[in-house]
Amino acid sequence: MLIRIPGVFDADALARARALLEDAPWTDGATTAGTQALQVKHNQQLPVTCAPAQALQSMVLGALERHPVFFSAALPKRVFPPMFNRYGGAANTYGAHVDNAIRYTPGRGERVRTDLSATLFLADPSDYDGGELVIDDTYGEQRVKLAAGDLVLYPGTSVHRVEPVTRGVRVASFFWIESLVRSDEQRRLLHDMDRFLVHLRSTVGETDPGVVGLTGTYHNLLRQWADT
Ligand SMILES: O=C(O)CCC(=O)C(=O)O
Ligand SMILES: [Fe+2]
Repeated sequence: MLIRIPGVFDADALARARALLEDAPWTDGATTAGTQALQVKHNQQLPVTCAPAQALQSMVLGALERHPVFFSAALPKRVFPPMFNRYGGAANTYGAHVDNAIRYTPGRGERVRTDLSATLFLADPSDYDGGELVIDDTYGEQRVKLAAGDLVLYPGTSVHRVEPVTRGVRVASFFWIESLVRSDEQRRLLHDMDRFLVHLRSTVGETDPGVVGLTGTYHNLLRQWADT
């Protein structure tokens, strides 16, 4: 299941991010691909240790921490340090692949199981043609091209690709999340319940016995399913 999370970056954050990305030392994206993905990966990335990548990484992690919908949808246990990519010119596409199940955080070597994959779109969609993130979902193929600042979360198990960018440049942040709740289906149920509770709180109020009871049920389900 795909979840779109709007407004992870606001206009200020986008302007700062674009300025940092402009002067960044872009390199061949093939350096971090697994064996199969290597055959189809033709994009550029920022080296994780360069100053712009470090500054951008804190911006993305800070924005995620402040975003209640991200928390509710991903139930994050560990977030892989966000990376940054660019498609345009000769390096303009990433063919069909599945992300590695386990990633090791650079420097720390901590293991992150990639339950969820995420792309935070940083370029305005009117500034480039192509570049759709195409995800094989249980409901069929989903083509995703979001407004700058919006994020898509999708199951790490999905085959996905990025269509060739035929005009302009697509820049994005991409990363993975190990969730407290490994099952996509269970995580989805919890997120739906949380969304409906937010709605109920605003209509019937925080102290309504139904709201109190269902909030308890949400936490009790999370207690059953979370692997901390
Ligand atoms: O650029 C994107 O939206 C996705 C990148 C991707 O699939 C990857 O780096 O594994
Ligand atoms: Fe991928």
